[in-house]
Amino acid sequence: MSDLMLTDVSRWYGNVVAVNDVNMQIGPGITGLLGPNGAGKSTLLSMMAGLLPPSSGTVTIDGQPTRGNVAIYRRIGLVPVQESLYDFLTGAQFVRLNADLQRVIQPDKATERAIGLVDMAGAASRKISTYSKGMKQRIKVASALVHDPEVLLLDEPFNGMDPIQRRHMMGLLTHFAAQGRTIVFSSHILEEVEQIARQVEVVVAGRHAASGDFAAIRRLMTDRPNQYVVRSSDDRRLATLLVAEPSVRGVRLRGGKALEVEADDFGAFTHAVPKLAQENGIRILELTPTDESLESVFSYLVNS
Ligand SMILES: Nc1ncnc2c1ncn2[C@@H]1O[C@H](COP(=O)(O)OP(=O)(O)OP(=O)(O)O)[C@@H](O)[C@H]1O
Repeated sequence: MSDLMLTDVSRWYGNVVAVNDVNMQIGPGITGLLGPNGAGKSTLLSMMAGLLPPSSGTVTIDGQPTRGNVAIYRRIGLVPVQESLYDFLTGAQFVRLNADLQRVIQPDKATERAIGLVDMAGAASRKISTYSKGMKQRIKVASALVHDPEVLLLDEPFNGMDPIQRRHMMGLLTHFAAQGRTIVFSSHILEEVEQIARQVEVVVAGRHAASGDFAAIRRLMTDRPNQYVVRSSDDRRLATLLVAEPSVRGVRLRGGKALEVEADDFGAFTHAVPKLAQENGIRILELTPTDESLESVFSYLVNS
């Protein structure tokens, strides 16, 4: 059981602040590090792994700094985002390489075990250049697991995977978490995080924007005001009806062709619109949220 702790951690590159005064405590189970591109997720993972020194603050595992600490490196496995592997090696050679680097006592046995864990025994003697994206990700995970680390850090592990590969990887991570390991993975896709993470840490523009279980993060999102475009057979009448709805904050006619509606209770609003329309003989032609993108969710979380 390992606790990963970030205390007042910042990292800058020249005058780019990649990570800005982040405090986080991460325990066993799966934690999703969620944020848009460039938010600082890779930088955070590199600092957690002890590969990159923080410009200020400390990263510890069970109270011991991760940076420059060989004993701690043995307890961490990192799956980097980079696609480029040693394509000329077989899967088994690639995993074995890390077993040797980590000075694993029985490297052959450990290599075989790690390859078995990710279900790659059948392809282990093939060159990595012949692997699919999903297989490459799995062999990277095997390499990161070869020294049996308690902490597994994965940078965008689902990138480019098809739904079957993704499900397989999610199953693996869930399995590792059930063994008591501390798993942290980064993603910019909310649904990925929702499916397997027990805990979610949201990072935006280098700042720690929100933290909690998925339900808490989701509540933050759905309780915020949402914008919608509504088109109907009678926009003017629908506007009058909507204004009286408790969930609706404001209605505007957009160029006489559609309504722009701001509502602050997603569930109530999306129930009210079809009900009102039906009761008043109005046909709804379109109901589209305009600000559903992750970025708008993040900017809301950060600014609130
Ligand atoms: N070596 C570097 N030199 C200069 N700037 C860097 C370096 N590495 C990262 N950055 C900058 O730091 C910020 C955070 O980058 P980081 O890669 O950690 O974000 P990320 O959330 O992992 O994004 P992505 O998903 O796009 O990789 C970005 O503005 C990035 O341009």
